[in-house]
Amino acid sequence: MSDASGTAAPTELVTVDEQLARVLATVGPLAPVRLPLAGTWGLTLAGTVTSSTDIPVFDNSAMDGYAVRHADTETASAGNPVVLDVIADIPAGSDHDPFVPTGAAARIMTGAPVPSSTDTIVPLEHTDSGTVRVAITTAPRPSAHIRRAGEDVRAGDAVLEPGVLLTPFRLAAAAAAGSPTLLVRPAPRTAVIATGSELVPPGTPLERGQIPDSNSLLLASLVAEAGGVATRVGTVRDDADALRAELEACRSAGVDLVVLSGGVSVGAYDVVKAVLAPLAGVDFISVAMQPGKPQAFGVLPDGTPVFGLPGNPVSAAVSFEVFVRPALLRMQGRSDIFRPTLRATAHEGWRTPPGRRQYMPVIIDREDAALPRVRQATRGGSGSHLVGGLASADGFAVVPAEASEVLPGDILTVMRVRS
Ligand SMILES: Nc1nc2c(c(=O)[nH]1)N[C@H]1C(S)=C(S)[C@@H](COP(=O)(O)OP(=O)(O)OC[C@H]3O[C@@H](n4cnc5c(N)ncnc54)[C@H](O)[C@@H]3O)O[C@H]1N2
Ligand code: MOO
Repeated sequence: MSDASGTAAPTELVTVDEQLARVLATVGPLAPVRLPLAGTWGLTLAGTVTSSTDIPVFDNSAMDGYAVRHADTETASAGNPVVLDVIADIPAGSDHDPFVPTGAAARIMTGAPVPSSTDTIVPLEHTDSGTVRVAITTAPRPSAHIRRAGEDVRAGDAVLEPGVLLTPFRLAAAAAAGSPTLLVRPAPRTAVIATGSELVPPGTPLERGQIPDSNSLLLASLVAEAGGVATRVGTVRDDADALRAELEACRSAGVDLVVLSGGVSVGAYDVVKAVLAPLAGVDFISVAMQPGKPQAFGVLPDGTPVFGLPGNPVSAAVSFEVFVRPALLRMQGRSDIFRPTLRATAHEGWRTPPGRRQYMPVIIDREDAALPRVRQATRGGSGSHLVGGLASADGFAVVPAEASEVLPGDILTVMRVRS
């Protein structure tokens, strides 16, 4: 933007919270789909899962041993065993409910239904393991080793609430509850397009002016980590027609989200700005944060949300964490869309630009301490080009916009990104 005299007008900054609110007001949950249980790991649940059965399903034995009437076994001891007739054998999966009279026992395996006529299980170790008659050498507690129907979950109870990530533990609970399918939000299909004529694939011998493209992999991996699927990943040179063609390919492929990197600033070849700024649905904004000040966000003419992240790799990483990840989780209908934070003390001091909230890549020391300690992960400070240092970052220290300096011993909020 420039004024009539041609000098740049001061750019108005929006706060991180304002920009995030704008993003979250624009993106909504994707339509839910019903999928077989086995295909839902890593997706987000869209409906409540109620149990169709008690868990455990029926009273069953917790031990390999003998089902007995407790009254028969009260006097048992090593010196004076109680001897019972073994009148049945019940493996797991058996539908048999033998009548066990006084003075008798049924051999039973772990998980098998307890005969209705018995009330106690004696583990094998407290017997002589007999198969015709069994000597019981330890008196059991009444009701010992019986896992009761419904003691974990009652039929009709909710076992999973909408909005949760489907982890292995939650899938096990859904399976035990008898759900053959789950209503889930699909993984957002996301295009990741890094722009820049200087970019070459990692490992390519570099000519003057060229650098390896690290943002494609960074952003595609972050998309996957956030539950999305990067269906188109690649680079385009700083050429408006090439970017338009790539966006058209995204439209034909029906992606749910487009994430661009680079070309959002004020440079002469800032291709994202050249292509998207004329669109009514996309805004180019300066956010009061460091790194990550120049941002583009909005919707493409077909309604697909689009992010234009700054090209500097640390800026791209921070911008993803602050804006794109919450958006991807919102698209999945996730109830908790933010990274966990912790409080930590600064081991060293550093400078921070007043008026911008700083996200400093940090290493967290002594995380198990009451107050962990953080130090800068990127040698040389918060430079948004210091991608090498990102490798050791455990998170980002969030320094308030009002601060101009972090002093050793200051207490900071840290966004935890690596676990
Ligand atoms: N005159 C001004 N110049 C700049 C300003 C400004 O306000 N006025 N803002 C600076 C800030 S802050 C940032 S952040 C960058 C953002 O620029 P762009 O989004 O236009 O990004 P590029 O210019 O394309 O690239 C910046 C930097 O990052 C490298 N890069 C880009 N893509 C990748 C990639 N895929 N992998 C690895 N590295 C990448 C690129 O080579 C540049 O070095 O603008 C400042 N300038
Ligand atoms: O806003 Mo830029 O992302 O600081 O380098």
